[in-house]
Amino acid sequence: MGFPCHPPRSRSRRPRPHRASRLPRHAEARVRAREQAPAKVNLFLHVTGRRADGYHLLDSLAVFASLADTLTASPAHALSLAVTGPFADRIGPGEENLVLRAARSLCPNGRGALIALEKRIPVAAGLGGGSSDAAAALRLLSRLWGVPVPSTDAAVRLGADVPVCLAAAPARMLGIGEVVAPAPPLPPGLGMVLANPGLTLATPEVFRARSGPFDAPAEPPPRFPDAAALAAWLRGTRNALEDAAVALCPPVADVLAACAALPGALIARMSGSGPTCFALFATVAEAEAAAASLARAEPHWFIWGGGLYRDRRGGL
Ligand SMILES: C[C@@](CO)(OP(=O)(O)O)[C@H](O)COP(=O)(O)OP(=O)(O)OC[C@H]1O[C@@H](n2ccc(N)nc2=O)[C@H](O)[C@@H]1O
Ligand SMILES: Nc1ncnc2c1ncn2[C@@H]1O[C@H](COP(=O)(O)OP(=O)(O)O)[C@@H](O)[C@H]1O
Repeated sequence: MGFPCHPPRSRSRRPRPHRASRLPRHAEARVRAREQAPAKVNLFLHVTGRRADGYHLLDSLAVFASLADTLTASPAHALSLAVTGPFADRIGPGEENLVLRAARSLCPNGRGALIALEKRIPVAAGLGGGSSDAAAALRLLSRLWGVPVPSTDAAVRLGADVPVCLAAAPARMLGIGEVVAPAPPLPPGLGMVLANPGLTLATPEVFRARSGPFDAPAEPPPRFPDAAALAAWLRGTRNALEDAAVALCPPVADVLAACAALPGALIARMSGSGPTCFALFATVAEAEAAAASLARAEPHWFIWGGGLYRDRRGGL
C-alpha cells in the first residue's frame, strides 16, 4: 500500500475465540480485583511546543468513552498475563505488554499476580488503549499489593497518556502529558461515536510528520452549559495531528467525513494521533443510532456508539 498506515498485524493466524467467560478458567474462582481501562478521546489536541528531548508539549482536553478494556487480578506467586477479547490477537501477553511493564514499575522486586486483560479497544488507534491498560494495572495492583499509586511524574515514564488515564475522568493534559489539570464540567449525557477504518498509525511517526507553527494554548470556559456550547467552543480548537495523520493514512479523511455527516453529529474530529475519529452527540441514544447506521454503511470499519465513562459532572 502507498501510505504508512497499516492493517493491524495479527499475532496469531486464527483469531482467538472470544469466550463468554473471559477469564482463564483457573483464575475465575479467585478473582480479587477488577478495573476498567476506558478508551481516551482527545476532544482537542494542540501542540504548543517541543522539548529539547524531542517530546512535544501538548494542550488537550481528554475524555473517556464507556468502551473499555477490563483487567482482573488475583494473588499468585509469579506475575503472569492472559489476554482475551476482540483485539487480543493484536498484542502479546509478554513483557512488552504495558500491563506487565506497569506491574514491574510498581514493584520492581517482583510481587506476583495472575492478571487477565480483556482487550476491546482497537490497538494503535489514538485511543490510548495501552496507556489506559497500564493505568488500570497500576490502580488494580496498588490495591492488591497494598502499595501507593505512583505519581504522575513516574507514570508518564510508561507513556505520555498514562497520567491522564490514571484519572480516567475528563481532564486537561499539559506538558508532555505529565500535567493533569481539572477540566470544566461537561454537559451530562453526551453521546459519542468512534470510527476506525481498521488501520493502525504509530504515534511517533505521526508526531514526526507534523509540520507548521505551534498552536496557542486553548483556555476552556469555566463550564459548558450544554452539548451545543461544548461543540461551539471546540470548533475554535483543533487536533494538530490531523493533517499529519491524513498525509500518512488518507482513509482518515473518509472517516472524518463519514463522522461529520452522521445525523445529529455536533462535531467530528480525530482522536490523539489517529486513525480513530469521533463524533459528539447531545444524547447517547443519538450516538447509538448513528453508530448502527454507520456500521451498516461501513461493515469493515470498527464502529462504536455510546456514552462517556462514568458520566458525571465536574471532571476531576
Ligand atoms: C498523542 C497522544 C495524545 O493523547 O495519544 P495517542 O495517539 O497515543 O492515543 C499521546 O500524547 C501519546 O501518548 P503515548 O502513546 O502514551 O505516547 P508515548 O508512548 O509516551 O510516546 C510515543 C512517542 O510519541 C511521541 N510523543 C509522545 C507524546 C508527546 N507529548 N510528544 C511526543 O513527541 C514521541 O516520539 C514518543 O517517543
Ligand atoms: N496492553 C496493550 N494494549 C495496547 N497496546 C499495547 C499494550 N501493550 C503494549 N502495547 C503497544 O503499545 C503501542 C500503542 O498502542 P495503543 O496504546 O493502543 O496506541 P494508541 O495510544 O495510539 O491508541 C502498540 O505498539 C502496542 O503494540
